[in-house]
Amino acid sequence: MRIAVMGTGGIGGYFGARLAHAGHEVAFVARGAHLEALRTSGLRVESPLGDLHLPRVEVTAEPAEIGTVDLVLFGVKLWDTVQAAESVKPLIKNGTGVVSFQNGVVKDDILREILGPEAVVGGASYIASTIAGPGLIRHTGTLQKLVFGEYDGTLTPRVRRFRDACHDGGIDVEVSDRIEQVIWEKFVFLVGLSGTTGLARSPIGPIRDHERSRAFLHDVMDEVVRVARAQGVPLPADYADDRLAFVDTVSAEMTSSLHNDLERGNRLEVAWLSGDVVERGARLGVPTPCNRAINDILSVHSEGRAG
Ligand SMILES: NC(=O)C1=CN([C@@H]2O[C@H](COP(=O)(O)OP(=O)(O)OC[C@H]3O[C@@H](n4cnc5c(N)ncnc54)[C@H](OP(=O)(O)O)[C@@H]3O)[C@@H](O)[C@H]2O)C=CC1
Ligand SMILES: CC(C)(CO)C(=O)C(=O)O
Repeated sequence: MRIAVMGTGGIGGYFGARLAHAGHEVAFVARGAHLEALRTSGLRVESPLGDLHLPRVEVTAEPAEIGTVDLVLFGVKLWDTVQAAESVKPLIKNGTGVVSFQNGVVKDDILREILGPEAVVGGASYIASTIAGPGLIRHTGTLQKLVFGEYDGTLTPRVRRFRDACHDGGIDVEVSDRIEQVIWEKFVFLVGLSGTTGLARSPIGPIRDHERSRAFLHDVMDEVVRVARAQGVPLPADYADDRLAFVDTVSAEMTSSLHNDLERGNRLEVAWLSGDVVERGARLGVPTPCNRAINDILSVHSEGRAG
C-alpha cells in the first residue's frame, strides 16, 4: 500500500515508521531541521515495544513531489490543518483515503471542506509519542492504537487494506462502523485529561485523588457529553461517570500531550479542545463554564513561549 504521512511527528513519525518497517511504501512530509535529519540519517523510533531505525526514508517538504497515494495518514497539530490539507490535494486520486489521527472533533469537517467528503475516513489514535530531536520519535508506554472507519460504517477496500497494513506493522488496530461516536468518546476523555492536567500542571494521579479536582474533571467531561448529545451524538447521559471510572484505571503518571506542550513552552491545541466545546455549547444552548475556565485561563499560554 502506498501511504503518505502528512506531518512526521509523534503520530505520523511513529505509525509511519511501523508501516514502512513492515515493507509498505511510505513517503513522509516534514520540514525544518527534522526534514534535514530525516534526509541525512533516516528515521529513528525509540519505543518500549522495540526501537527502529530506517536509515533511508522517502521524505520531502513538498507533498506534490510524492504523486498520488492510496492513503494519507494526516498528523499535524490542529493549527496547521488548513494549510496541510491544501498541500495534500495533489496526493489524491479516485479512492484515496485521508485519515486524520489528530485530536478534536472539528478536524474532519475541515478536511471534508478542502478535500471533499469522499476522501475523508474517520480516525482516532491512542499513544503518547513525541519528536525527541531531529529525526527521532520517542514513544512512552506501550499503548499504540489506531481506530478508523468510513463515516457511513461500510468496510471499504481502502479501510481493509489500511487495517491489514497496520497489522503488518504490529500496530494495535481496530476498524469501527461507528467512527463518529468513537471520535467523540475519545474527545470526552481528552478534553477532561488535557484541561485538568494543563490547569493543574500535574499528571492525572493527584487530580483524580483530590475530591474537588476530581469533581471538576467529572464536570468538564460532563459538559462535553451534554454538547455531544445536543448535537445528536448518541453518548449515554452518564458517560462522564463511565470516563471517570476509566480514569481510575490509568497510570497515575499519565498526562496529556497538551500538558507536555505547556511544559515545553509549545503552542497549545486548547482552542480546538475546551475552546471548541465552549463554541458548540454557545450555539446549542448548553452551559460550559468549566471548559470556559480552561480555555480562558490557558489562553495565556496558547501561543507558546515564542508566541
Ligand atoms: N503525540 C501524541 O501522543 C498524540 C497526538 N495526537 C494528536 O495528533 C496530532 C498531531 O500531534 P503530534 O504528532 O504530537 O504533533 P507533532 O508536532 O509531533 O508533529 C507534527 C509534525 O508535522 C509537521 N508539520 C506541520 N505542518 C507541516 C507542513 N505543512 N509541512 C511539513 N511538516 C509539517 C510539524 O512541523 P513543526 O514542528 O515545524 O511545526 C511537526 O513536525 C495533534 O492533533 C495531537 O493532538 C493524538 C494522540 C496522541
Ligand atoms: C490521551 C492521549 C495521550 C491518548 O492518546 C492523547 O491523545 C493526548 O494526550 O493527546
